[in-house]
Amino acid sequence: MRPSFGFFLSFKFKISVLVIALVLIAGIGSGGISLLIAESELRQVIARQELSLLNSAAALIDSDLQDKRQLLRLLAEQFQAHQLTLAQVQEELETHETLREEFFNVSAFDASGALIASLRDRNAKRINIADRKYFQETMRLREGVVSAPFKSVLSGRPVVVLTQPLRDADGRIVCILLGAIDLLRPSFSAQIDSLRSSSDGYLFIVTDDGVIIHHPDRSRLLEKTDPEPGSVLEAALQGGEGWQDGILDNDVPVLLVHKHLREAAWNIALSYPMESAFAPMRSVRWRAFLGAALLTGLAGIFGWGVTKKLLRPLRRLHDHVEDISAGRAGIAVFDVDRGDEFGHLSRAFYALSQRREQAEAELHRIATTDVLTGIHNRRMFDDFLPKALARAARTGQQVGLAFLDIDHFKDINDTLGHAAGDEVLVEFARRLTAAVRTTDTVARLAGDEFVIVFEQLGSNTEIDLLGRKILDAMQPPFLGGTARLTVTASIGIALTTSSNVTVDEVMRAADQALYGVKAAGRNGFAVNMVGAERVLRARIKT
Ligand SMILES: Nc1nc2c(ncn2[C@@H]2O[C@H](COP(=O)(O)OP(=O)(O)OP(=O)(O)O)[C@@H](O)[C@H]2O)c(=O)[nH]1
Repeated sequence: MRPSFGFFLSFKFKISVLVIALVLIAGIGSGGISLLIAESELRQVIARQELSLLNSAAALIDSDLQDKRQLLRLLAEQFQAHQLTLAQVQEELETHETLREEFFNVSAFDASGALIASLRDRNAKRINIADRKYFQETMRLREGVVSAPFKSVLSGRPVVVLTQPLRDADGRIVCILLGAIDLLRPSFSAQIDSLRSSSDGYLFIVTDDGVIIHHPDRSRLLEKTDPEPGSVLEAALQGGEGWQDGILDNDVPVLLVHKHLREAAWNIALSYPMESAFAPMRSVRWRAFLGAALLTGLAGIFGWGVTKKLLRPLRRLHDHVEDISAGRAGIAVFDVDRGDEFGHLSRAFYALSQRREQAEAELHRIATTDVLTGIHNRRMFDDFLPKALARAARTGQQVGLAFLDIDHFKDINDTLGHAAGDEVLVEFARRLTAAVRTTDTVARLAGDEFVIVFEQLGSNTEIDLLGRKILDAMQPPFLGGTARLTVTASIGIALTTSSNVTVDEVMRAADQALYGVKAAGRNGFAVNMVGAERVLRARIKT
């Protein structure tokens, strides 16, 4: 028994799988591309949103630094206008309350870098900052600068200082004012932190040199970062504004948005974890997956239904083949009027079946025809007689079987040769066929032995007429080579109407009758009723 894989091997199953696969590929493909586009769009939207936030923060800090520098400038101008001596600077600083609000401390140093005044502590340690870069830069440029972040010697806190030179009437720098910003509590801290409303991500400020000025983790202030080449931090330190995807802090993938400040060599940056940025995409992805699964299921059902419908003609074709095999239908059922492939296939089957039927008919004809005479042969007779008897039994009509044997045929062969004998046999068959009705069946059994099956006989006398007619037909001379021959035949006829009679009984009766004619001197016929003890009639031609 074949294993029952039929369902999986079926065309319907394969087509359905194909439809599902195509829908799945199309779904995943278009869904995947859509998601990629959506992710890219979302990244742009988030980045732009965060950048606008940074712009606000940068504007705040720039404005704060500008205000502070302006304040120092005004102070310096005021000192110059009042032509204050260095000894008066401490007193004068202490009169300006706004300085305490704007700066963590304001101090003054003479042209040699020595401390001459400190707003927070007038008794502060007398330090000298001549070797500090911001001091030297201010002296060189003769204008205020923003220092690199450093740890203050006076306060011990991380600070950034703004400088402002103070000139005498001759334009010589006599003093430098320093406004310190406490990086632990910068004035802009509260403002920019409030801008960062979301709990995800954080803002930080880093100098162009990579030193952290502002960071939610205060312990990282003044830390010198060392960005790897190509990293997001390196991109942020290169100035300008923009955004990059990359890794920051403990291998966390982030979207880093950054902007350079106008008032200082600082970069403000916002680190936004990708995980949070694409949280909405996760639910979209899940829904897209569910949608694709649903679509695939529906496509499978649809594919199955459509394939089943499309293959219905093939099913019908299969049924036709089975019907024809079982004899329930003829090959004409293949001759359908369809213009599609199934129609072509069915008509091709029809043409093939027609050719096969013709070939079979030809084979049957060859198998049932006597090669020499062209009439039926023994095979045909053996097949035909039982059927004729069965038909007669059904209809109740009389059936007759005649055995014919040419008289002394051996002599013809012996005297004129086998070929002449053949000529006689062919002519004998021709005359025999012409003498009987088309409903009667003539066959050659072997040698010079012939049979006739008479069906639908009207009366007993009709068979007498037929017997005479056959003998008369042989009357004209035959040609055997060049010789003209007189050929006679002996005919034994069996008659029956009984439905119980067997083929053997009929043959025996015909044979008996023939034997009787031969015994009576040949060239005649005898009729024998099947089952009768003796031959009924014998007519010898004279
Ligand atoms: N020419 C020819 N002769 C055949 C063929 N088949 C058989 N024969 C010969 O036909 C002859 C038949 O002779 P029989 O019927 O036995 O004898 P007969 O001479 O007819 O004598 P009776 O039948 O008693 O009158 C034999 O000599 C066979 O060799 C054939 O196809 N062609």
